[in-house]
Amino acid sequence: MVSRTAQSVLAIDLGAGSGRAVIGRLTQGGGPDDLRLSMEEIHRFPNDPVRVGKHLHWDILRLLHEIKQAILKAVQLEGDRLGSIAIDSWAVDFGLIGTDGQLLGNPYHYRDHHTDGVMEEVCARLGRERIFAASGLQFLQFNTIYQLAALQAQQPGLMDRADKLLMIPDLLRYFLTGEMHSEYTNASTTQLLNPVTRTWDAGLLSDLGLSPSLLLPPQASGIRAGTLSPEVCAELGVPPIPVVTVGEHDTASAVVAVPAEGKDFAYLSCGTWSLLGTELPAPVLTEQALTWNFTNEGGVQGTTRLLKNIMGLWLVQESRRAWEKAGSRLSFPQLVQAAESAAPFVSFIDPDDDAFLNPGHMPEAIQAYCARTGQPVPASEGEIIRCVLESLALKYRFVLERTERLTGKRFDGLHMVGGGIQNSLLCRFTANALQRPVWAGPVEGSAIGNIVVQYMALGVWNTLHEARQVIRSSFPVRTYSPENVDGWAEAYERFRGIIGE
Ligand SMILES: C[C@H](O)[C@H](O)[C@@H](O)C(=O)CO
Repeated sequence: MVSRTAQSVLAIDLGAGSGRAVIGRLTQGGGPDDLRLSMEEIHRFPNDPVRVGKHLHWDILRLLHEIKQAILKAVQLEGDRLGSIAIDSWAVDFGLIGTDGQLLGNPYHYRDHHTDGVMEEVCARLGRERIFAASGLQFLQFNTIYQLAALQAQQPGLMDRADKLLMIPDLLRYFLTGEMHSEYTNASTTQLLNPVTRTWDAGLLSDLGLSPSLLLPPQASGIRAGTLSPEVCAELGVPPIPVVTVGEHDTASAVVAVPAEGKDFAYLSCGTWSLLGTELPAPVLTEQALTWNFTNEGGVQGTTRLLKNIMGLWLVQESRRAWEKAGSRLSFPQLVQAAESAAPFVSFIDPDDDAFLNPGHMPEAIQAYCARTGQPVPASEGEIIRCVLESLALKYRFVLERTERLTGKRFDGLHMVGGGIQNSLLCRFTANALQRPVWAGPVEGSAIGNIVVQYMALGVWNTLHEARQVIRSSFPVRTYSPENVDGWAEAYERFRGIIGE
């Protein structure tokens, strides 16, 4: 029998652009309680959505194939040391399962336009106050609730045949184990789950005409949710490794990995999306939280993630994709370099303007925003990326200050985790805009949070506090201190004027 700390775990972390498989291991440091966490990426793969006619879908079977390749590699590397497997991914999207246990079609991508106008219709019917009181969630058109309402209206036959709804990690885990379970943190992103009772809101479901039997009871993270099925074991030639639930909403796992010391801290999970907020023992369901469109997503160990979605590096990713189509070959680091040498504080955008959710051509959408707000229109790649990064940093300040007003707390600085922290210009701009220190690290936030909760399920740690101590001593954190304070303070006033706040 391999001891708990000698076991390794396999974390599958699926982002909107790519997926990675990471082995987590524990090593004994100097003292008896001095554990060190290490991780090794063993498989990385693209997560390319597929357009079918007018609609955008996830290639879910391709993701399953890649996960199986990762399991093969992990077993080859770790043998019987491999104690468990767990999956985390982006939120809100799901697959529908028929009464025969089969998937009823490829999941929609949350940026697909089938939800255009649906949120407004549902809110007019049920009322934002009612929905917020029952769910505590921010209003975003791609929330699961509006995707289901869209399917009810556009594909009633499909909804009639749907027996169970499984969020992306639940669905992939079902394919691996044959067991259906619904994990809590991701369930909390549907806008159908009550953050106080932590169960599906029966009143909301009935008002929406959704059968409660469509949804499985939400289960906590850190529990065993099956083992690899006999079919998968036979196909891959591997043993029936346990599959456990973790913070399956990748942002929930990223928050686990924030190396904070105290209980009061502010975080920014930075990737395709930027999620900025704090960790609380209970949701904030005030009228102000509703007015400012904050969200109370479920966290690991019964915590609440009070946060706000900010459009994030999607603005840079989509700009680069547009320029690449036009033949430009600038890499992300080259784009950041060009932004660094562009003139400062020329024009700003509200990163969360609807125009940026899924425009055909992001640079043109940014230029159009600047033109319609009467600002100089950025022309070069460097000018456009600088406008984006400065605007993101200023929006981070705006959301951090509102988080403080909603909670009555004051944060000394901001923890930044996730792939986006490799953009050191963004980290610097953020410290400058906040006029407070930024502590950047770890990069692989979601994967580390996934690994940590697997070890908690193995009994290595009981509390997030204990686990975060080991994260702090295992992964580097870079501190960015504020510079050029005056320029940014004036920029912030202009920015607020432009976003109308
Ligand atoms: C829709 C986004 O995926 C979601 O709001 C965000 O929290 C996320 O999951 C980022 O990966």
